[in-house]
Amino acid sequence: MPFSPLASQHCQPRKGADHALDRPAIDGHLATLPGWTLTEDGKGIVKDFNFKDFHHTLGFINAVGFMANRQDHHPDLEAGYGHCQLLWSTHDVGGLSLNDFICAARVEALLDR
Ligand SMILES: C[C@H](O)[C@H](O)[C@H]1CNC2=NC(N)=NC(=O)C2=N1
Repeated sequence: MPFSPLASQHCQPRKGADHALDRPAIDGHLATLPGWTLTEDGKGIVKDFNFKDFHHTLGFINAVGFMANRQDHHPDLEAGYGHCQLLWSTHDVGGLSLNDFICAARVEALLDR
């Protein structure tokens, strides 16, 4: 599946409420990211990923971590033996910024084949 053009963008320092995306922008970006949903409080986006065992789960987490450090934008992670939930939210903005969607798209690109 071709991935979102967001995946070729780079995170920028985004601080302050001016960088918070409004609902139409959020919905527009979500439409390009299969499986990603808005959190109940509307301040984050989440997706669950399943893997066949711990090694594959940890490999995914390491790949996401490498990308996140390169982008200087970091997810919340919850993981178990064969699954990992990622949550993107921009703390410096108090909600969703473009950085969250860039990183979600970059995660999809990691898994693309
Ligand atoms: C100084 C540094 O760029 C900031 O603290 C970055 C680091 N990673 C971050 N990650 C996330 N998810 N939100 C942020 O606001 C954020 N800020």
